[in-house]
Amino acid sequence: MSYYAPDLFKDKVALVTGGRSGIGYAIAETLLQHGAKVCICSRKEEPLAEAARTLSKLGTCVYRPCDIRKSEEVEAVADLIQEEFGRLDVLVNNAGGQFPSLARHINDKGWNAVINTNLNGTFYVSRVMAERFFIPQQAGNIVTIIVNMASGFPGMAHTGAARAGVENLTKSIAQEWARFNIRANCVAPGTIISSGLDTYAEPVRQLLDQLKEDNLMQRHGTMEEVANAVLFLASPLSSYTSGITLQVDGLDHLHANRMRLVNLFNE
Ligand SMILES: CCCCCCC/C=C/C(=O)SCCNC(=O)CCNC(=O)[C@H](O)C(C)(C)COP(=O)(O)OP(=O)(O)OC[C@H]1O[C@@H](n2cnc3c(N)ncnc32)[C@H](O)[C@@H]1OP(=O)(O)O
Ligand SMILES: NC(=O)C1=CN([C@@H]2O[C@H](COP(=O)(O)OP(=O)(O)OC[C@H]3O[C@@H](n4cnc5c(N)ncnc54)[C@H](OP(=O)(O)O)[C@@H]3O)[C@@H](O)[C@H]2O)C=CC1
Repeated sequence: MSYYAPDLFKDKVALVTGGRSGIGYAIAETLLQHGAKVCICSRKEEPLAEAARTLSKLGTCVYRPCDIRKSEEVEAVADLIQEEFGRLDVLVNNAGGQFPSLARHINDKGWNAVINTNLNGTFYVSRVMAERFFIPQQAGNIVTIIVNMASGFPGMAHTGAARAGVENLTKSIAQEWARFNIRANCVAPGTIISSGLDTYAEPVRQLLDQLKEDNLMQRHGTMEEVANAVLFLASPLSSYTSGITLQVDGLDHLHANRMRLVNLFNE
């Protein structure tokens, strides 16, 4: 059941990066359920194709494998969107990730992998889609998924740094591109039950249970709650809102036990 009008995105085209799994899949599903045509991209072709096949039961969904760290692959996604739809209305920068580690144990390669994915990749996709579609159309909407890193992110310093960069990038492009009728906003989820969390082993799994107990709403968030926030920011319901970050974290940005993160690897 949805509180939004079923035709909210009728005749609109959306790109969801990382749309093959977890939160990205839920966002793609929700956009389709509200009338959008959707393109999803991610690195792993087989699960990406499978996700697109399933999503196609809800409406038009196309896919193209793409590593967002490679701008030529991002251009190829834009080519597909041009061929299939001739326009793009909404970009959801959802692809991202990291690995838990104390900052001093992150080597150069690991640091660069996370910065390249979350900061550079997000920039490449935003720039390419703005140049190819939003600026010529004089209309566009960018929603970027970051993380709750308002007080730093001990245990994941690389992603905290990258996402803080993305949040600031969003404020800059929101101002530069307002004249083209482009809005840009972020959604900062707290801990969300998703396929992403399944990638974590102990001691992070135990930490996740503790974070749930610490949360003032006494629970983790759902993918649907993140998708609903994206829907709001991607739609005309938020037409006078740009350059903001919407926290979807059950208050974790105001109240979170940082000591648990600092002590994660029990030195
Ligand atoms: C601590 C708080 C917990 C609360 C968390 C709640 C909030 C956030 C939740 C989420 O975001 S859930 C979503 C999570 N999903 C993912 O993170 C999946 C995507 N992640 C990745 O794909 C990788 O982590 C990546 C590094 C971002 C991808 O880059 P790439 O495919 O290029 O990586 P690799 O070739 O695998 O690795 C490159 C390099 O990175 C270092 N490294 C990778 N994994 C680890 C690890 N587990 N531990 C330590 N170091 C790691 C390493 O240097 C790798 O190079 P090699 O050593 O393999 O040569
Ligand atoms: N779950 C949570 O608690 C939270 C998640 N987030 C963020 O939400 C987003 C989605 O996470 P979630 O659904 O939980 O986790 P998933 O691991 O399921 O999703 C990550 C997605 O990003 C894709 N991806 C990763 N790297 C790249 C890349 N270089 N190029 C293209 N696609 C890529 C993956 O596909 P493939 O492997 O095929 O490339 C996958 O579909 C991420 O940015 C995550 O950090 C933020 C806060 C909390």
